[in-house]
Amino acid sequence: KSHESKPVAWGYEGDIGPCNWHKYFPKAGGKRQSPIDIDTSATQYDGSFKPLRIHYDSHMCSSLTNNGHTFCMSVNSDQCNLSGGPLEDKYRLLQFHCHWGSDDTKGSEHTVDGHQYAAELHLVHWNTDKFKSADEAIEKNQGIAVLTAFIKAGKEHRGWNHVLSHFKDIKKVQGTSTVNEDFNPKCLLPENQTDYWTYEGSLTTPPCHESVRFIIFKEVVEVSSEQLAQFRSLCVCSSRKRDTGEDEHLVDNFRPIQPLNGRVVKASFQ
Ligand SMILES: NS(=O)(=O)c1ccc(NCc2ccco2)c([N+](=O)[O-])c1
Ligand SMILES: [Zn+2]
Repeated sequence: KSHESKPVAWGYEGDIGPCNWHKYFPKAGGKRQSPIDIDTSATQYDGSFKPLRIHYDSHMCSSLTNNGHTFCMSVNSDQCNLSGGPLEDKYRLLQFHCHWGSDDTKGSEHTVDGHQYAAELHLVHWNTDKFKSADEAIEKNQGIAVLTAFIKAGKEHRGWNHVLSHFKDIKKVQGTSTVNEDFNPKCLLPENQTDYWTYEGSLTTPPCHESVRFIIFKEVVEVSSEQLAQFRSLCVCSSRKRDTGEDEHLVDNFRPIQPLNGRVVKASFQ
C-alpha cells in the first residue's frame, strides 16, 4: 500500500470550499493570503521600480490541461523570463491559467475598489536565481511571481482564440492537448505594462503557500462575451454529474478576498 497521503479534495463551494481550506491546508489561514481588494486610495507610489522586463519567445512548446480547477497552459521554455519592476531576481514562466465566473459580472480573484471583473489571468513564474526547481520555489518566500491581468467582456481578443481553439480537447478533467503553434502568451497582456500594483501574497488555491509576489496591471484586457462563455464550457470532472445527468461546468473558480493584515499595495504609477 503506498504511504503517500491521499490528496485532499478541495473546491469552491460547500464543505470543501474556501472557508474550510485551512483545516487541511493550514497556510490558508495565514497572514499574507491572496487575493485581496485593491483600495486605490490606500496604495503607495514607489518610484524605485525599474521597468518590467517580460521576455517570452513564441517557439515554446506547451501543453494545455484541465486540472478540474482551471485550464492550465504549462510552458517548458527556459527562454520565457521575467525580471525588473519590484523583482530582485530573474523568474521563469512555469504556466498560465485563469479564474472566471458563471456570468460576466463576476470571476476575478482580486478586486479594485470592490469591483470584480469577469475573469483574471495569472502568468506564474518561479525564481531561477534563488531556487533549483519550481517545486522548491513554490513553497518559499520570493519563490513565485504572478503577472496578473483583469479581463472584461467587450471586443473579441484574437490572441485568446489560440488557446480557446484547444478547449474542445480538454473539456473533461485531466484532458490534455499539446500546443506547438507559434504562440506568445505576451499577447494576452494589456498594452500598458508600466502601470501596475504589486504586493506580497500567496497561492490563491491550496496549499496557499505564502510565496507569491503579485504584479497586477491596471489596464483591463477585453475579450468577447462568447469567448468568456468558452471558459465556462470546461467540465469539473468526468464522473460527477448533476442529477439531471448533464455535465457540471467549471465556473466561479475564484477565492474570496482575504484580509490585508497591514500589508501595503505599492503602485508603479502616480
Ligand atoms: N492561482 S495562483 O496563480 O496563485 C496558483 C495557485 C496554485 C498553484 N499551484 C498549486 C500547487 C500544487 C503544489 C504546490 O502548489 C499555482 N502554480 O503552481 O502555478 C498557482
Ligand atoms: Zn490563479
